[in-house]
Amino acid sequence: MAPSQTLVSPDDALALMNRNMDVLEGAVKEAAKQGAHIIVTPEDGIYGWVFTRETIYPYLEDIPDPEVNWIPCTDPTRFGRAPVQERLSCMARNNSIYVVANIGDKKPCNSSDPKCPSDGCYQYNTDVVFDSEGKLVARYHKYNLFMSEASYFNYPKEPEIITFETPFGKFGIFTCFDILFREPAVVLVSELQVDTVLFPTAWMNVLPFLTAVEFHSAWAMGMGVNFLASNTHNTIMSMTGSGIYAPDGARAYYYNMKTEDGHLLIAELDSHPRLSTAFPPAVSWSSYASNVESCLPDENDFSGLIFHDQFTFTELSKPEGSVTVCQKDLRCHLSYKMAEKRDDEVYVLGAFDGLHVVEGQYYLQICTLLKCKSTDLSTCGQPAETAQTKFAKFSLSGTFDTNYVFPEVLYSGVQLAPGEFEVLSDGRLQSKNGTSKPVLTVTLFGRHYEKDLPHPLRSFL
Ligand SMILES: NC(=O)CCCC[C@@H]1SC[C@@H]2NC(=O)N[C@@H]21
Repeated sequence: MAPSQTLVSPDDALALMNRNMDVLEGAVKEAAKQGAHIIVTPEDGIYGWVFTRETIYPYLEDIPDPEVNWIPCTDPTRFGRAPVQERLSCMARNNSIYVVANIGDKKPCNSSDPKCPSDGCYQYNTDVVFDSEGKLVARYHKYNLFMSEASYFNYPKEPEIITFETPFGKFGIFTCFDILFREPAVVLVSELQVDTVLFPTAWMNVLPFLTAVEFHSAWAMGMGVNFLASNTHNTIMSMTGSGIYAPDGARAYYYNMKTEDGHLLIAELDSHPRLSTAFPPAVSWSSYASNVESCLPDENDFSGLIFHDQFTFTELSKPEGSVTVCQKDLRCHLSYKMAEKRDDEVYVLGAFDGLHVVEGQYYLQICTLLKCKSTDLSTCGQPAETAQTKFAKFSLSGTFDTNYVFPEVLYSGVQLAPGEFEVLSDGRLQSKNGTSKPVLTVTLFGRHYEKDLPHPLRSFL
């Protein structure tokens, strides 16, 4: 992988992409050898990042609509020069495995189209899927571009809701920053009822709520869907964290900020998770918290910033008990018991109800049990990666006025807690038998899509 702000020839661009595809091909062969049906590779994994509209151009290919029934491996020149699609298609066909990859699409246009960019071409961040015979079966243009990406890729005119059927379930696909927004992510699951989401990503981790493994596993659980998240691994950019997630928790995940090693994850999932006996029941997110006592103004409450959002906090000053904290319409309730109350660690219960406005605008309702960075309360909300306090019990709930709440449990060292917690139908997120490791955060991350600004105004500031 190499960044590119200088203009290179199409041959040099292809040489770089071939080096990246050499790595991906190794993973494809190994996955197929181990019996996998489908493999997802990361966003930016082939062409890289940091471009201008001009410098990305040599990396782009015209990717046709999959309805043309095309196997690039056997008919490589049918739609012009397409060496990247040809190689991906052959990887799929030669190894009898579905291959999901992120590449760049170009669509020439002219002045008959009033929206045609001045350089005469639409350029899209695009996911493609080749089936086990190498046929192009899905093409998805990323709808929610992240920050500077919008300077070299175009927004598609409408959100594309892309699904395809396989012998092992119905699939949907979207890319990275899309996960924060309603379209196409929520539509694919709630309306199109896909079984499994494919998710190429280049995700920079942000503690305490937006590390990749934490947020992606929580989204899978909150939405009740299988989720295959393939992240770019680049520790300098805080990118690490891929996972294979089922609605009841992670089946496999990888988080490694220590070395630059990539890692192939393999796991078995239910093809139709909604039909499984393990499928979690529907949740009425505000049921429990609506029936606990309301908030009174509390002189012990204080404010603090988490990722630029102003939370209201209250300290967990006793080894066990029940606490409530409120902000605007959101009331958060926690009942807890620490395994041991330590003098050198402080935990708080926090609430946030408002519009997040940094690196995109999205409306949030969040209840969180959180370890502060130090015992100084002014550090509460700053990223903390380690903790020492285990909890014998936690039960967190809130008066959310959205159905889209994603339950996160993150242990010391940015580790997940599969099988150790559950969400009850009344909206309580609770430990089953206490925590096996010290706790960084337990969070109910709610998204209020109806209050969002229209696309694409919300995507950058
Ligand atoms: N390539 C992308 O679309 C990456 C976007 C995900 C980044 C997540 S969402 C907001 C947080 N800000 C970050 O820097 N990382 C988080």
